Amino acid sequence: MGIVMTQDMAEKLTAYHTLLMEANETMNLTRIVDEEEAVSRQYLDSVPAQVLRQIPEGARVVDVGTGAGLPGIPLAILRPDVEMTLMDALQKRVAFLQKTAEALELPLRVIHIRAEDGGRAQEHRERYDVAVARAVAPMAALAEYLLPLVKVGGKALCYKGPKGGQELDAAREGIGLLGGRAMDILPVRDPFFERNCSIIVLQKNYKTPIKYPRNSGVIKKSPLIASNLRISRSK
Ligand SMILES: C[S@@+](CC[C@H](N)C(=O)[O-])C[C@H]1O[C@@H](n2cnc3c(N)ncnc32)[C@H](O)[C@@H]1O
Repeated sequence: MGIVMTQDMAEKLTAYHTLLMEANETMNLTRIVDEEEAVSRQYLDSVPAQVLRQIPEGARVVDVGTGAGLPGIPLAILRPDVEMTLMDALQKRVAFLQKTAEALELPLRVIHIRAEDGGRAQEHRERYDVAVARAVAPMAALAEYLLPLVKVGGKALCYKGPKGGQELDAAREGIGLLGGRAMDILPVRDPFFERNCSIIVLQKNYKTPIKYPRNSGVIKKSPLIASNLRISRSK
């Protein structure tokens, strides 16, 4: 899907930047305050064509660990056809996002919840066509946060840095246990740091077994990576 940036979209992105910088004076939402750096490292990085193409028309999308609204707010601005939900574990960020959504007249939902609690809640489990996350967790933990939220036939788009492929290799088996499969590693260029990053696309092929997601402490302490799975099988 090709996107034409309309004047309304450009104005909304500018207004988002202004609101973020204002709130940041009291709230510590982002370390990136230079406008040019924010546009390149935050806003454009949130909406690469590789991601926009992966999101079907009218999809229900959830941005997990959205923080100050990335990538969810730029995505919602550039893709007004999608039904966007933003989730974050931190209440102060959620309050900022709710005000921002109202000010920009973006019809999105903002929810204060941990991803793993959302993944167990009937209203969120297997309810989304696409889950996205940027800078939230290593691949295995991220898969356990995202895949339970995705419908069978849907996908998770994981924004990853230069080591995405390595993280994925360790997490492949765990992704299978969650009902998913790695479909693609889409290369994206980070122009600010001049490095090659990736969007890892996970396809959800089967329902996630009810025992996943596990609780937060277990996901962090014992992520579904190959070495941990070998240990648990040998016990
Ligand atoms: C480093 S920030 C990244 C924020 C944003 N995605 C970005 O790219 O700038 C990580 C965010 O994920 C949230 N987070 C971490 N673990 C989470 C979880 N299990 N459920 C929901 N939010 C989580 C944190 O509260 C924080 O806002």
